[in-house]
Amino acid sequence: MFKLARYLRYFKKEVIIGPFFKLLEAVFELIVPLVMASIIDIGIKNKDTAYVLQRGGIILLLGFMGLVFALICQYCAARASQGFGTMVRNDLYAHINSFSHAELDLFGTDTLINVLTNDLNQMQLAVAMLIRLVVRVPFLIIGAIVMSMILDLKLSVIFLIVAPLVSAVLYLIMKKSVPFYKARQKKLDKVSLITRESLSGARVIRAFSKQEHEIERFKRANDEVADIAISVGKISAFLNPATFAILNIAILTILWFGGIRVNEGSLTQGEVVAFTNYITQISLALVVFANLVVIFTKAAASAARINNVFETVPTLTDKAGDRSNLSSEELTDTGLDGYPLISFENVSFAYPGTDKYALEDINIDINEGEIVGIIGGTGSGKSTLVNLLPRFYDVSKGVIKIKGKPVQDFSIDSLRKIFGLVPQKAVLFSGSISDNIRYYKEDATMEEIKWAIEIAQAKDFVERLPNGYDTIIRQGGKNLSGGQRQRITIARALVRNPKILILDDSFSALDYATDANLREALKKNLKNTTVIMVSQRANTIKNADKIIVLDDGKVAGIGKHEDLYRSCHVYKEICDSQIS
Ligand SMILES: Nc1ncnc2c1ncn2[C@@H]1O[C@H](COP(=O)(O)OP(=O)(O)OP(=O)(O)O)[C@@H](O)[C@H]1O
Repeated sequence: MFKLARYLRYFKKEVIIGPFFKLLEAVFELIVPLVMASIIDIGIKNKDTAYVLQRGGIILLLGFMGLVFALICQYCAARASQGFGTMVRNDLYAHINSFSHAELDLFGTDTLINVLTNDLNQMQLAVAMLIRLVVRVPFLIIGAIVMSMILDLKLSVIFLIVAPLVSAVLYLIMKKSVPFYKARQKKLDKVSLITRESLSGARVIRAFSKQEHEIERFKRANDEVADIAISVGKISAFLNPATFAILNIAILTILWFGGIRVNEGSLTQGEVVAFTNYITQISLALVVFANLVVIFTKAAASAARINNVFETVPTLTDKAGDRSNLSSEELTDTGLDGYPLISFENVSFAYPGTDKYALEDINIDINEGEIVGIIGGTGSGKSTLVNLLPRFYDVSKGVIKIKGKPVQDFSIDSLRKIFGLVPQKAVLFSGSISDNIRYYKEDATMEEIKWAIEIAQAKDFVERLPNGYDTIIRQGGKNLSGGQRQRITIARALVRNPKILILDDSFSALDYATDANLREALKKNLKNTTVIMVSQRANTIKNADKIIVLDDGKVAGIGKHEDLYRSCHVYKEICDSQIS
């Protein structure tokens, strides 16, 4: 929590002024019982209406000024807490964006969303409370005790019994309830996960008629959160009755002993009333204090989660200086002669947190301008292989080189500029079709966009849309078909005329004729581009200059279709299974 406190330095004014005014308000609150006492002891006793009205006016004035001071504090608290939240959220978001796939896998999307929303909201609340109540509450408790000691030292002994008693009740309740708050956060993550899964997979759920199952799954997770909340509620429910029981007994005691002291003449009636006011103030302040403990306990759990994200250092280090302003041609001009464009040298890779290699001992050379097909069964490591090229992950063993230079020696931005990547899952962003194509080249002209769209075989359908290139893409492309989405993602990767184009199973939603036309157009228009095509379909990669066959993370064969069909049984099996 303290690490995040450094953000408060931007709100020094609010952090000082806010509590100061709240303190003034508390001072006024402490004066009110004394004025009340004087009204009873002087005004009422002497039937002096003018005195009562004058003192009543003072109470009103104190109340009004207290209100103004409270509002100033509230304003400071709102400014500081919202500003704090915005700053931390921006930095956290930027930090998450520096994560490689390994860190994203480690946390999971739901945890990251919860950290950015729930946890940050919790912290914002804690900052607001820090300004509004952290100084006020102890001041009010101590102030009320001191004031009553000044009034009557002997009677104030009651406070010395009541305060520890209420504190003990609070401590016991807190001790029991705090662990539940931490557990609740974890359960909330689960609810978020299920919510996201069920909403994004709504079509699949309906297709399999699994609504009941999903409702049940959600209900179970939700019930778990509710159970925790109820358990905490049951414990916290003791708080108010217990405190008020102690408070009322204390008031009775004050009235009892206060009465005796009044009869003795060592205390006035007004002072007894002031006493009861002070004890009420102390008890209420202690209840607020208990709530503060709850808020700060939750905030501490949230701060730990936020700090955990902040402290996670991206595993991908960017050693080289950024040269992404250069063209990909210049970037790949490493000055080293005789090297293939891409080489995998004894590469093995295991996903973080797993001990099984997803790729093992891979040795591949890819030359400039080649069209390379990668084929293999599901889970054989095809996507993993292409994901290592732009350094979404770093290899566990061996090295990947671009023109003889290890990929780690490029800055990440420069390296990724060399590639045009079409991921397996067609992800589009909200905005128009042109906006989506410009995602990879902000200054792309309409001609370049049309060029990319035409090669991607998307021209016909885009131009037939009522708003053409300005058609708005909704919710990641829900208003487009799977094949249309895929073609837009292909156009997005093409718009920059990349040096190396990676198509990760990007034709899977295309019909055979479009698949063939697209390959033909790529060959005709991207003469200098090296194309790496991952596919499950033998037909798609059959005419490639080089086919790499993967089997369970290992290279089962490299060569042309005819040779592989003869020599590689894995490849033959794939081809035969698709013919039959
Ligand atoms: N993020 C990940 N974390 C852990 N293991 C992973 C991750 N992604 C993939 N794997 C594992 O790595 C292996 C290779 O997966 P990969 O996605 O590369 O296969 P693929 O050949 O592309 O499969 P498909 O054709 O089904 O897309 C699989 O066993 C998979 O379970």
